[in-house]
Amino acid sequence: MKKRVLLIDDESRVRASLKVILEPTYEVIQAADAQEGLDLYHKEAPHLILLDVILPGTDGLSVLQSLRSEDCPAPIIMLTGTKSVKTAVDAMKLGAADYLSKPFDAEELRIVVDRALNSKELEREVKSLRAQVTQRYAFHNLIGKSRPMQEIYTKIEQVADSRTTVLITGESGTGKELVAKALHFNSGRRDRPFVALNCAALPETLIESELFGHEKGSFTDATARRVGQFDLANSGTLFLDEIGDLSAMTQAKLLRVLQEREFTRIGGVQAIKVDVRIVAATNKNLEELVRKGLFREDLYYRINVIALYLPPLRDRGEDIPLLARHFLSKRIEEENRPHQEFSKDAVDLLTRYPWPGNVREMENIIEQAFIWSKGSDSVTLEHLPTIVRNDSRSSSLRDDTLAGRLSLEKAVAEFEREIILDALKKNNYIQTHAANQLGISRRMLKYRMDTLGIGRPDSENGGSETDPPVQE
Ligand SMILES: Nc1ncnc2c1ncn2[C@@H]1O[C@H](COP(=O)(O)OP(=O)(O)OP(=O)(O)O)[C@@H](O)[C@H]1O
Repeated sequence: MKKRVLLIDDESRVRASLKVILEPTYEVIQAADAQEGLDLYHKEAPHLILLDVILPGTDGLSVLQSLRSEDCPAPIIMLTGTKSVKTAVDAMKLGAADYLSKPFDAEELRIVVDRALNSKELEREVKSLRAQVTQRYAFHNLIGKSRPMQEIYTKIEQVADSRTTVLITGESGTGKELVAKALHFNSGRRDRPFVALNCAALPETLIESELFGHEKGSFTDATARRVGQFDLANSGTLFLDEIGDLSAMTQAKLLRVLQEREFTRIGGVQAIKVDVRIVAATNKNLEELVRKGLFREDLYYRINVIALYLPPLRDRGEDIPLLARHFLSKRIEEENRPHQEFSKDAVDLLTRYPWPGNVREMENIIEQAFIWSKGSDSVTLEHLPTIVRNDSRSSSLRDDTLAGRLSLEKAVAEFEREIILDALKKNNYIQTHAANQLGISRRMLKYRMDTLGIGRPDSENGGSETDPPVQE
C-alpha cells in the first residue's frame, strides 16, 4: 500500500506540480488552507505532511505548532520562500523534520521526503527494539541480563505479593532501593504508599520520632502532633535503608512493631495498629554485627525472612555494557541529542574497570562521558574520565602478568613509566615539580627517566628553562 502524503499549500499550481512528482510513489492528498489541512490530517492520518509556511488566515508555523501539540506522529516538512532562513530555523525549532526552500527541483523533493520517512521508520524500529530489549533485560527499571539479575527478577516475582519481610544486602550503589521499589510495585500494595527512610542519615534522637511520630508536648520541640513513617506507610511498604545503623533502643521498638503489628507514638499511650510491609537493606554484614553485639539477634531473624543479595557490578560483567548503553541512551533522549554508541575499546575499558561505587558510580561516569562527547559521533576512550582509564590500564597489566603474557619486571617498568609520564605532563615537564609530586629527588627522577627511556616531548617546551641543572 502506498504511503499517504498530505500537501497543505494555497497555490494550486504548486500543489499540482508536487502531486505530479510524488504521485508515482505516494498517495497525495491536498488541502488549500490550514483548516482543511487539519481536517484532512485527522481524517486520513497521513504518513508525512508537506506544509507551506504562508497560508491564508492561519499560517504554516501555527499549523505546525498545533500538530506538534497533538503529538502528530507524521514527519512535517515545511515549504518556505527562498529568503526565509529565519522561518526555516523557527520551523525546525518547533519540531519540523526538514524544510524545502522554493523553488526546489523534483530530485530534491524526493530526497527530502524519502529521508524524512526513512528516519521516522528507523526511529520507530529503534523504539520497538529498545522496548523488546528492555522487556527481556529489565524488570521494573532494573537493568541487567546476568544470571544473578535474572535470579533477582524471579525472586521478586515470587515474594512481591506477600507481606513477608525482605532483607536486601549488597555493596553501596548496587540497586537495593530499586529492588525494594520493584517489590512494592509488583505487589498488591502498588497503589498504596512506598515510604523510604535512610536510618543512617538521621541522628538517633530524631530517628524514633521519624519512624513512630510523636504526640504534642512529648518533648521540648514537639509543638504539634507528628505522624511517623509507620503511619504514612500504612497498607503500603516501608523501606528501611541502612538498617544496620539503628541504635539498640530503636532496634527494640522496631522488633515490637514487627512482632505485634502495632506501635505507640513518642509520648503517646495508645497502641496504633498498622499493616506495613517492611523491606530492609544494608551494605553491612549483619551477622557480624550480631556477633559483635551491635545488632539484636531476634531482630535479625525477624527481618531476614527472605534474603536478596545484590552482587557488586564487577561480578556481573555482562551487565556493564548494557547498563552503560542504558544510561547513555537515557541522557541522549532527555536532551534530544543525535544517537551515539560507545566505541569498542570504550566498552572494553568499562568492562575491565572494577566499579567500586557500583551502578551509582557508573551513572556518574556515563554522565561525564555524555557531556564530554557532545558533538562526537560516538563515545570513545578520550571521553571517559581518567580514573577509569588509569585503573583499567593497571588491571590489564596485572591480568597480562598473571596470564604469563608479560614478565613481572616489564609490568612494573611499564607501570612506573606511565606514572612518571603522567607526573611530568601534569607538571608541564618541569622535573623538579614532578619529582616533588612523586616524593623522590630530581636526581632519582632523572635516573629513572633515563633507565626507562623517557625523553622530553621537545626541547623547546621541555621545561629545560625552568628546571635547574641536576647537581652532581
Ligand atoms: N540494575 C540497575 N538498573 C538500572 N539502574 C540501576 C540499577 N541498579 C542501580 N541503579 C541506579 O543506581 C543508583 C543507585 O541505586 P540504589 O540507590 O538503588 O543503590 P543502593 O544499593 O540502595 O545504594 P546505597 O546502599 O548507597 O543506598 C540509582 O540511581 C539507581 O537508579
